[in-house]
Amino acid sequence: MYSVKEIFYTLQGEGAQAGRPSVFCRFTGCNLWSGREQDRSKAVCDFCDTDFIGTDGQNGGKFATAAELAARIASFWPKQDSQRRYVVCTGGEPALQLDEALIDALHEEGFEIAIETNGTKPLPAGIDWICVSPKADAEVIITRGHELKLVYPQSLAPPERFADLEFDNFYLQPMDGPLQGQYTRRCIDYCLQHPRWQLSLQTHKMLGID
Ligand SMILES: C[S@@+](CC[C@H](N)C(=O)[O-])C[C@H]1O[C@@H](n2cnc3c(N)ncnc32)[C@H](O)[C@@H]1O
Ligand SMILES: Nc1nc2[nH]cc(C(=O)O)c2c(=O)[nH]1
Ligand code: SF4
Ligand SMILES: [Mg+2]
Repeated sequence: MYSVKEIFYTLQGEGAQAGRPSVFCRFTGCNLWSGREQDRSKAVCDFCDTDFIGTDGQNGGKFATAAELAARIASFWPKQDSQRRYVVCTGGEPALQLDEALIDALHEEGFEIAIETNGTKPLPAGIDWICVSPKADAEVIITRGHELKLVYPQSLAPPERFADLEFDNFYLQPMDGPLQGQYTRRCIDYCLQHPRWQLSLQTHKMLGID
């Protein structure tokens, strides 16, 4: 059984694949925050910008089998152009639910599969694009992948802590919130001084799309 908050078709807003048409599958639940505002201040991850509680979002629900969920995800891809099918598994923490059965079913439907993960849980084999976003107070066990996208700044998670991990791309993403303008400036300065790092902006928020 898979528990899904919402499924929607949009452009990937962040990181190396920004601008790419993608079906987003947002799984319910996270291991680093309950998702309830009253728990935020004592959560391991306290800056989350996402509602991932329950199955009541757009096209959310419970899916009994991998094939059923993969077929629902595929139904959002445009019928007139079946090329370059791409699904982003996110949440909440998708590693709590994404398993090999769903990987296989999504591949059967012709999708390249991406994940947005906090990197604290093991991943099933076969994911095509792994984006790890470390959180200061949580040990990262996924130490290789395609993209490391660090929300910045986190005082206990300086970029230097991650720069030697085995990722193909390193991004800083300004923490959204009241100080975002100031944090964006700090990201720019850090990237300019440490050019292994690139800037990731949350372009979907600027564009007003999902
Ligand atoms: C909501 S998370 C879900 C996936 C996974 N739990 C994770 O943290 O990577 C999706 C992405 O949004 C980022 N994010 C969450 N809150 C943010 C904020 N306030 N500002 C900028 N990025 C944020 C996360 O770090 C992650 O890269
Ligand atoms: N357009 C868009 N791009 C995204 N990239 C990562 C997202 C996420 O919440 O995981 C996200 C999202 O929610 N929307
Ligand atoms: S780990 Fe990801 S989903 Fe969980 S609270 Fe943090 S940003 Fe949100
Ligand atoms: Mg988001």
